[in-house]
Amino acid sequence: MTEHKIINGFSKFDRTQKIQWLIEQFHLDAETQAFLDSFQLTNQQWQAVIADLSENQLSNFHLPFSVAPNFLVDGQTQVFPLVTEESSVVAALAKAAGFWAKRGGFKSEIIGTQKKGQLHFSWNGQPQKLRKAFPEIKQKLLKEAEPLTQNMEKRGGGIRAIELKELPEILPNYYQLDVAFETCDAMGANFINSCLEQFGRSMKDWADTAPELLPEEQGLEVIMAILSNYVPDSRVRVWVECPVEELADEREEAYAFAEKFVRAVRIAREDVSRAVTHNKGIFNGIDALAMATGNDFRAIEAGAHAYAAQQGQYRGLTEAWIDQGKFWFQLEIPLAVGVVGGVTSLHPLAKLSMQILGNPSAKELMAYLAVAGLASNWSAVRALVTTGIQQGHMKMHLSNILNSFQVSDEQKESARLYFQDREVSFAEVKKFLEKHV
Ligand SMILES: CC(C)(COP(=O)([O-])OP(=O)([O-])OC[C@H]1O[C@@H](n2cnc3c(N)ncnc32)[C@H](O)[C@@H]1OP(=O)([O-])[O-])[C@@H](O)C(=O)NCCC(=O)NCCSC(=O)C[C@@](C)(O)CC(=O)[O-]
Ligand SMILES: NC(=O)C1=CN([C@@H]2O[C@H](COP(=O)(O)OP(=O)(O)OC[C@H]3O[C@@H](n4cnc5c(N)ncnc54)[C@H](O)[C@@H]3O)[C@@H](O)[C@H]2O)C=CC1
Repeated sequence: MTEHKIINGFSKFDRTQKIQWLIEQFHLDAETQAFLDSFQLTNQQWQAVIADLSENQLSNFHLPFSVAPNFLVDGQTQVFPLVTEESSVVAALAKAAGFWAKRGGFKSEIIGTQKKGQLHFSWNGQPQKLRKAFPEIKQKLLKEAEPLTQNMEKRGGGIRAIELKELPEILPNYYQLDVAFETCDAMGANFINSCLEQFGRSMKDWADTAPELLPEEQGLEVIMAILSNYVPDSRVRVWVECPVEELADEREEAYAFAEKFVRAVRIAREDVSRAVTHNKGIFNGIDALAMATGNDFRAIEAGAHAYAAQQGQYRGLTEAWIDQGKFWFQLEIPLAVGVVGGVTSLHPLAKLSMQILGNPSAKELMAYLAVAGLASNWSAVRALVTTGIQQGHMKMHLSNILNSFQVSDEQKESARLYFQDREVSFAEVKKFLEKHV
């Protein structure tokens, strides 16, 4: 391992100084500066926007910006913009979209859009005094947060409920304000956090000045004020359905496939090891669309994984069943996403993604994200219960393997032809290239 010195004030260096420091510390090639420069955008305006998204920026880390056409969602055709580093994800989404567009497409239902945040605090007083005063405190909280909430209220959002929770079983003198928010077209993190921090100030003020409190009960410690990424009340359900016969050319084959698919989904509901991989396949689609639209995929993942474990066992998030000759496949998932704010309208490609999606509302984007999750899960499970995952995945992965060797376009093309009907593996590609180069 390379030993390097602890450095103070690194953040104050300019970009060139940071790169020079890195080159010295890791004995990197002198060309590293030029290498990093080559990934910077030539458009200065866009480069400045990208650089400012994060800190200590040295260069840009590129991922493909792709699209999958033919998504029919609630009767409207959509093209999904996607950003992913994994081969076969986009192909899987495109294949699922085309398949279901011929069978009625994807349907969606928004179950709720409420988000939550918490003020965590300690107060050393008689709980019944706080309980008794709480209706009045609530009015104070709402009034003092008014400068923050008035614009959101004009949009139809704001604070929906404030609940006081006494939780001595977690910590002595520990309380929470559990707050429900409506944040309209924003994911809402900043709005929620600002309201909660104001609530913290208002609660402290109450504890410092309430006449009913004894001197030893005065004062209150705010532990933290933050939104929760667990958003079960901001939830969407999406599904596909069709007569079982339409799943394959032959009736018998269609039933055999549908039943096997249902069994595979059932295994993911019941078995944790399988559930995690199954849900990873769902997030192949969701994360790719979330990234393309500049949404916070860590927030989405954290919330949905917690939801997958809400019954005390981590489960697969999709369900499939056959009922009276019809095949059903659905995903119900919590999502807190935005079409304004954050990076959504800042990143030039996220802006383009929104345009491609027809500038959706946050509710529409919730549906699209869930559709992307259901679609990627459909293709993955379909491949698993039929050909196996390697056939399609490795077919798409062939380019990556070829790119890891120094081969010409001509050699790549002949490799593609050769492997069209052969199993792809790193060893086989290497063998082919050794023979044909
Ligand atoms: C990979 C396919 C789609 C091939 O499937 P195929 O039948 O060989 O594809 P095809 O060449 O016959 O083309 C059919 C359609 O697929 C799409 N398609 C096909 N190729 C491309 C391409 N190059 N670029 C863009 N789109 C493509 C496209 O829509 C195309 O229609 P067209 O555009 O020609 O009208 C299929 O085998 C598949 O869906 N496999 C599943 C792939 C997958 O899920 N990959 C994710 C990585 S594995 C993983 O992370 C998750 C997992 C599997 O562990 C989760 C789990 O366990 O549940
Ligand atoms: N735990 C978490 O998930 C945390 C996430 N974040 C980050 O916060 C960002 C998202 O926060 P936001 O508050 O959504 O972004 P934001 O603060 O950039 O934009 C939202 C604001 O836009 C305004 N707005 C304009 N038109 C609106 C409309 N039609 N509907 C709603 N609001 C409208 C409102 O003032 C609203 O508060 C993401 O980048 C996320 O990564 C930040 C802290 C914690």
